[in-house]
Amino acid sequence: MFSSLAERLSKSLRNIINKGRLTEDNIKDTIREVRKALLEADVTLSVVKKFIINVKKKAIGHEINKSFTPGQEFIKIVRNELILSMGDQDNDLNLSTQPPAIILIIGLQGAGKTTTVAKIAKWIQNKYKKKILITSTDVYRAAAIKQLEILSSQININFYLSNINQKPINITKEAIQHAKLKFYDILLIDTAGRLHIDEKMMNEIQEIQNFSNPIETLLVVDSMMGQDAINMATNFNKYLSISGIILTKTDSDSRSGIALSMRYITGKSIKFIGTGEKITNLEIFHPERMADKILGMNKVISIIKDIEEKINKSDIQNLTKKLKQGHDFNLNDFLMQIKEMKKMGGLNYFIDKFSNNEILSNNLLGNDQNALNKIEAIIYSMTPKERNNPSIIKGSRKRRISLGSGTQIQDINKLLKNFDNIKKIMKKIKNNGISKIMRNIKNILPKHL
Ligand SMILES: Nc1nc2c(ncn2[C@@H]2O[C@H](COP(=O)(O)OP(=O)(O)OP(=O)(O)O)[C@@H](O)[C@H]2O)c(=O)[nH]1
Repeated sequence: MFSSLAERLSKSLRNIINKGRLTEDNIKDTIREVRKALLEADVTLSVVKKFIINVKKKAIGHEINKSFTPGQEFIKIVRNELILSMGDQDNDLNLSTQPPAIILIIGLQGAGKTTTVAKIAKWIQNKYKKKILITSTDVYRAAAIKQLEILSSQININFYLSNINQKPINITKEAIQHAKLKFYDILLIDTAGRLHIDEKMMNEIQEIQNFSNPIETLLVVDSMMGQDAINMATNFNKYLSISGIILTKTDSDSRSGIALSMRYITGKSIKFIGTGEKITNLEIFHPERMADKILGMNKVISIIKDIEEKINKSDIQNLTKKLKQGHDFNLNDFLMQIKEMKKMGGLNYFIDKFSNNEILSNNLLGNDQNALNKIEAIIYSMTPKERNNPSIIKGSRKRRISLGSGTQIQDINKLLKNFDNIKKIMKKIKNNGISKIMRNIKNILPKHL
């Protein structure tokens, strides 16, 4: 259904299911998967190499907790390493200074600076209820000042109007003066887009930074730039003291590896990510969430949420209880399961995710909603006796059931053939309990669930 790194790791470790420890030998293939996946996510090669060394150090000799599979243990190690590498805590803005706290926004042309200035202003206003002023020192792009003025008025934040005949440093001086006079808490300064190789422009921004002494100098980076962004950020950091990075356009198809490389190479924290064109599309950077995105686990998280929201827990608990008391799983129980599964959209979906697909490898009757309806209809056409013991269903009864349920005889055969497999899954649930299976999966999921 989806081939996430997490899934690939589990698969490549499936053959060592009963070994107690991770060893250099049994994780060889899995390490290769990690390397491949990180490179596919556009993580810089040197970063991949260092990352792999760290993961190996932590994995080799690692004892496998009895309630986890080696795949889950390994995913936990990789996930923790990703979080650690991208900063092990969430990043907020530093605003603790004598007002006005100045935030300088810099970056290449088109990176998303102007939009981001408005987004940050809105974010600060919502979170801290501060008095905020915005200004633009972009005198090179004709419409830049107007663009920010319009955005500011849309979000109800005061704008210090500059004009293209002024020097950027003079706009900065005047805006700071104005902010002091009018007791603003925060001054956000937008700057023109520039290339790090443009010495004149880099000197200009240096002068602005030296004069304004910002508490935050945030480099806005377009995440779609890929590897080039790392070079650019390193060079900007040589000219200026950068306090953090904002990755924009993370809603695009851009690969998430840039977040890992950026932090590894520049050593700077990613403070925010832009997740769309709207003013509200700005989020504090959560290393945990990005780690999940790189691992492809965000999909798993939504599956779990779905299950938790939609599944009727008391029915499942009743069934588990019944099974534990020695009750044999029958087609009536299966019918109840089908109803739950229908809410989640597809039987194989459930079986695939929660039984590791170890037992049931074939589709039952296809994996769509339709198949579930068919199974339901077949079971409804059976007598209570047949539901308790389907092995008594012979040729003539099959024909009657097929007529009654509007299905083909081969559908009934397939269902009966697979019933044994389903019973095996239920035995697994009986031994482990559905809650334990869920817990195992949850243990490798983030705390913010
Ligand atoms: N999808 C998406 N688009 C974004 C995001 N951030 C900015 N943009 C878009 O990127 C384009 C450029 O954004 P601007 O804010 O004008 O970029 P800039 O860095 O100020 O550009 P210059 O002033 O020319 O240097 C605009 O169309 C924005 O709407 C984001 O997080 N996601």
